[in-house]
Amino acid sequence: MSLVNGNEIFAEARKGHYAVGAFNTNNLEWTRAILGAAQEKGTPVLIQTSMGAAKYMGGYELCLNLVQQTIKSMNITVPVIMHLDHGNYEAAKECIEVGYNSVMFDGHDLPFAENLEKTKEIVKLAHAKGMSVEAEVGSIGGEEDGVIGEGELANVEEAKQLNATGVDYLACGIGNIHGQYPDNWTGLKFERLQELADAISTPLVLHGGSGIPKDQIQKAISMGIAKVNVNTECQMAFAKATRKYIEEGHDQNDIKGYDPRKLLAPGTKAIEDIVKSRIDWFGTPSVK
Ligand SMILES: O=C(O)C[C@@H](O)[C@H](O)C(=O)COP(=O)(O)O
Ligand SMILES: [Zn+2]
Repeated sequence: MSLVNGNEIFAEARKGHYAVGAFNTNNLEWTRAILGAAQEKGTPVLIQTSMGAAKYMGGYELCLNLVQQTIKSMNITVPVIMHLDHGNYEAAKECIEVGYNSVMFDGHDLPFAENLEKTKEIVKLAHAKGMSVEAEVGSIGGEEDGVIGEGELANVEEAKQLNATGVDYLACGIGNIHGQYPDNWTGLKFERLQELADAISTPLVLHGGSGIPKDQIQKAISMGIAKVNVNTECQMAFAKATRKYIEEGHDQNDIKGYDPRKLLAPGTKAIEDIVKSRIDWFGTPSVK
């Protein structure tokens, strides 16, 4: 199965009251772990690059080629969506040019009228090339590529206007936060999610998936969330497993202490385990 856009996959997910995971990749090992986990589960998966991660990896074209070639080398047969996560206007246009399957135009930090205008333009450009578009209404709390979101709740009227631009999925602020959740976090705001779900039939997206308790994620999915973004939990699992491996005391002169293929293996497995576990949480059905 080659790369596909997200339209049908997320529309089916919303209808079927399950979600498809959206996992950020940061390098080859991450890419292999995400794709391997989805293949083992037999489920579609969305693999995404933030602007910062794509820059770190060498650019959008390299990232797209990396995912395409890894799909080939691993004989991946499940549907895979290549997505730009939290793109600004320029990044979204570049990824459309390069040939991603899906782009998020994140205009939450712009005046709403400008966010709306630019979203319409991105939708036109992306749809002309058969690509999906995600927009964001209400900022997601926490920091993302240097932009700090206050975590405000999505305004239903603004959500309806953004939805009317023809976006294929809509990220909503419902008290979710990027990164680790503070101890005083009061949970997802389900009343607002219900208002949004009643007003909009477009698949809804939950950002900041790491750290939200399983029951809250599953409740949100039952109410209309069809895409759940996860990154921090994979990063923390990778770091913990790698540190454990190193602390086991593999001597610097011992191949286990310096061969990167050995050094990166435990962390890569840890990412794969997180992705498989979240696929189970999201109830993503196997397509095999
Ligand atoms: O951290 C990134 O670069 C990507 C995230 O913003 C992603 O869009 C997301 O929402 C995952 O959040 P997390 O699980 O809280 O890291
Ligand atoms: Zn996000």
